[in-house]
Amino acid sequence: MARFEFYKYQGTGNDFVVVDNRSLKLDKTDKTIAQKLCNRKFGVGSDGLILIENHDEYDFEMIFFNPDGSQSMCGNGSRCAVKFAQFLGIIKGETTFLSTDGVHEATIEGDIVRLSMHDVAQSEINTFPEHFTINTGSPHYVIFASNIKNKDVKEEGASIRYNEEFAAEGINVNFVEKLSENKISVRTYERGVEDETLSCGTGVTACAIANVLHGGVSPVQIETLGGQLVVEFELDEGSARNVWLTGPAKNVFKGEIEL
Ligand SMILES: N[C@@H](CCC[C@H](N)C(=O)O)C(=O)O
Repeated sequence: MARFEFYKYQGTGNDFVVVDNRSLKLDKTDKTIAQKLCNRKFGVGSDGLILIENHDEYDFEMIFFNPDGSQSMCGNGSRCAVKFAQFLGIIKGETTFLSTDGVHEATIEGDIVRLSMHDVAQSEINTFPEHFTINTGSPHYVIFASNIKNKDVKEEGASIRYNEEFAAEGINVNFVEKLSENKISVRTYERGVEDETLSCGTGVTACAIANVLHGGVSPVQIETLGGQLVVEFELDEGSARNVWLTGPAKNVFKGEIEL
């Protein structure tokens, strides 16, 4: 057993255990570490684990795990990783770093982190009569609904995530309510957490794209249970380009745990 230091960060209530792993003390091939640390009863408790490591070409590498040990791109986690890298003195006000789906850029102003997301090609945006599926680094199911505050997101989200079509790979499920042409409210069920989270960065990015395809305009302001995010992009022949996700990322506490 070894003791090590961790930090807790949150980005609009999507919370993460973040570890400076530049010494490679934690073994990133061991999925049970994320399972233990993210557990809200037996560990620290979070929606994911983030390791920060050195990289030869970029400012740093961010390695993200869901609480079940699976890996995918995390928008809010990437914003928190940027804020943590600034705290560690690795970067100042801007950065180019490596995340799960490739290279990203970000700028920081106070607690606000503006993160570049990858272009979303037309082939990654599928429109169905009742819903969209959009891959923004992680796969998202987007469905417009009314009165989402009264929705049982865990139950309805799980029934979509575990249906025959998605059960094997999983999908994140986003319920979207249109408030105006550039304002939406979103609640998300996340795969890998297998529950509703207070916010999902790749999820709101997918919802903002769906909103513009639904007659809305960019930039899109998004209300989540954990706070406000903004997504801006241009639609170019069916693809979303120059995509940016902006919102707060904050340190919550620092601790030590034995593993
Ligand atoms: N909370 C994240 C998404 C994390 C990954 C997701 N659970 C998946 O496995 O697809 C975000 O902010 O994007």
